[in-house]
This record gives sequence, C-alpha cells and structure tokens, in this order.
Amino acid sequence: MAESSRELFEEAKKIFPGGVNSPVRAAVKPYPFFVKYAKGAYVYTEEGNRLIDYVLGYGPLILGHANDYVLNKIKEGLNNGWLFGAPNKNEINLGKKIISYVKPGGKIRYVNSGTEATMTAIRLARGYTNRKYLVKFDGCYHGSHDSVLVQAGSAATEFGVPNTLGVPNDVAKLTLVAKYNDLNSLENIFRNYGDEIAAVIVEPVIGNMGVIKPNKDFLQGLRKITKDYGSLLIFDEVITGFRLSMGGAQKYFNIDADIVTLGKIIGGGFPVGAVVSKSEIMDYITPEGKVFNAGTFNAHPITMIAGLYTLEFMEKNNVIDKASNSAKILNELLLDYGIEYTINRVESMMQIFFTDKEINNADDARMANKELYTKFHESLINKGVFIPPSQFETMFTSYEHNEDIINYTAEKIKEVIKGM
Ligand SMILES: Cc1ncc(COP(=O)(O)O)c(C=O)c1O
Ligand SMILES: NCC(=O)CCC(=O)O
Repeated sequence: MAESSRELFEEAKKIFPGGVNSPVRAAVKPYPFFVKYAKGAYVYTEEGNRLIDYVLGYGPLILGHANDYVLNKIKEGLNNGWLFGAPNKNEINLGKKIISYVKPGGKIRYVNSGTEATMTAIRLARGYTNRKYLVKFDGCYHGSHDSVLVQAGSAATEFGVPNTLGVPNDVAKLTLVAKYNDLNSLENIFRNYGDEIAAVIVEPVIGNMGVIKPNKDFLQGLRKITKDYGSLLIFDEVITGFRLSMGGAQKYFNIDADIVTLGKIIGGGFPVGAVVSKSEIMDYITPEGKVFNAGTFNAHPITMIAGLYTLEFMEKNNVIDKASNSAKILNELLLDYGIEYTINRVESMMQIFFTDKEINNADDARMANKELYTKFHESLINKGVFIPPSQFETMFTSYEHNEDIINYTAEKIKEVIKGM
C-alpha cells in the first residue's frame, strides 16, 4: 500500500480526475500532501510533517481543527444515530440561533453546500419575482452550479475556466456580469434589463479572487439600485457569515440584503448550506410554496450538532475577535518587515498579491503575479506553513492561531519573500 503523499497521489490519479475531488486541491505542487490528521492550528501529513494551516478547510474551521468542545458533542450525538429522514430538535436550536443573528431572520432552509444554497436562493428569487435574469460580479464565486459559473472566481479562474464547458449558452446568457466596486457597470445593466432582473448576487467581501474589499458606498449603491428596480439583493455570505461578525457582512457593513446564503462555519466543518430570508419570501419554498427544494441530507443531524456547538463556542469565547486579531497582527508584522506587496485583509480573511498596485476588482487580481504566488505558496509549505495554493482564494485565521504561531508564520513569510 502506498505510504507517501507522492505515492498516494499516483494512486489517486488512477481513480479521480486530476487525482482529487475538488480542483483547488490539485493546485498544491508538485503534488498535494495527504493529510493524516489535524488538530488546532495544524494539519499533519502522511509523512508526519506539521503545517500551520491558513486554509482551514477553505473557511469553515474558525475554531481550528477538531475543537474538543464540538468533538465531544458530536461523539455524544453519534450514539443517537446519524440520519433520521424526519425532523430533529437540534435543527430548531441551530436555526433559531442563526436567525437571531442573521437579518432579516424570518425563516431558514438548510441544504448541504454553499453551492446548493446559492442555487436555491436564485431559484427562490426567480420564483418570488417572476423574473428571469440574474446579475453577478466578475470574479465572485458562488459554487459550482450552472447559473453562477459565469466569470467565476476561485478554482474556475485558477484553472482557466471562469466560463465552464457544459453550460449551454441559453442558460449562461441569463446571467449578466457587472464589475465589482463599479456601480456604473451595474447601472448600465439595470438600464437595459432592469424590470427583468430577479436578483443581484454578491460576495459582500470577495473571498474568491484573493480578498477584495467593497469600496465605501458600493454595497449601499447595490442596495439602492436593486430596491429601485424591485430586484432582490442576495448576499452570498458562505464565507463572510459568522466570520466578519456574528451577523456576517450585513451587520459589519450595516446593509440589509433580501436573501442571505450561508455555509461553511454554520456546519462546523460538516457539509452545509442555508438560505435565510423574511418569511414572506421563504414561504415560497416547498412544501409551503411552489419553489422546489429537497434533500436527503438537509439538516443532517450531525451537521446540526457541529454547527450548533460551533456557534455556541463562538459566543462564549470571543472567537471572531481572536481570529481577526491574529490576522491583523500578521498583516502588521509583514508591513513592519517592509514587505511591499499588496495585502488585502478584512478581519480574519487575508491575501497577499504579488503586485504593488491596489486590488479592487477581478481585473486587478488577474494582473497580480500568479506565478510568484505559486512559488511563494510552495516555499511556505517547505517551511511548515500552508496557505491556499491559489492566488484566487483566501487565507483564514482561527481561534487557535495564537501569537507564537503568528510570529513564526511572519518570520517564515519574510524568509521566503527575501529569497524570491
Ligand atoms: C462565497 C461562496 N459561495 C459559495 C461557495 C460554494 O460553497 P460549497 O463549496 O460549499 O459548495 C463558496 C465556496 O466554495 C463560496 O466561497
Ligand atoms: N473558495 C472556494 C472554496 O472554498 C471551494 C473549495 C473547493 O471547492 O474545494
């Protein structure tokens, strides 16, 4: 049996396209390391190497890996069985908690991924408004379903398929693309298609083109234009939900969306997605209404436990502030070292771009030196630090990233950059 990551990857390539089950994992060069286990701020490879983890499962693990409090709750829960095909109390407990934080907080529907959440939210918006067009922004990533794989960021950009093969043009043309941080581009679209636009979907902070912050007034402008035309505003908070604040980006920027999609953190590291909106809109979803959604694994009992106790741990332990503060210190240390590359950070989301220009939209991000980033990533792995293998992803910090870990990381980043 294969032992090393290199050998395991050879095995994997025989049975998985590209050797992986999600493309970004194959961006780790020369081959992905295989993880044996993970705890706290660290992942441990098959070879026994310890890496400080700034990928954190691509965002869900704001508590770090295998948090003991959550772990014990999951173990207890497993004793009661793990799939019922019938309701279970924990889905109410978690749902009430989420709704108490996330505006407009009327009702929630759980699904199993961020992809399903945005797919359902878009269908809901179309069903509710009886309109057909969707507007998204260049570089935003909302998962891997047809209507959002148009000028998509994340792995779709990393692997050169922002517009994927397999989506018929008849479908793709219902998705109109505006430029992030550019209200004029949005106004132009609305002038032409305004009364046929069901919704605008946006990552309030882009986390799938590296990190890109909204300019002052951008999100407010979005809110105003959608309201003026009677379109719904969907905040895709799959990354930002329970990360920028317990109320997500809505609370952080003081903007109210019409529909919010969640994922990642609310499942505590188990597969999850959710749609939240006011009851009047949510009641369009089956079985109350006629917008279809269903799922064998919706509100999975173990996910509900992991999510519930993750949020409870966050409430009691000041997790968001701790994670944010770690990223802030890392950012400041790098600036103190005179590192001249562009660092974008919002709370515990951060990315380094190899350019001296500001990064305010997807075009800017595509102009940064991707090859240098790849080299940077590879060198950091060799020094025991795992950041995302793609420029078009986000580094995350967690509750477990203490000052020693941050100082160590900053030193290693400095060494790597000096050597480049
Ligand atoms: C903003 C955003 N929306 C949607 C998704 C899709 O989520 P998932 O990978 O769980 O399908 C992601 C992440 O991958 C995301 O970052
Ligand atoms: N930022 C994009 C993701 O988090 C997705 C991870 C994956 O598709 O493996």
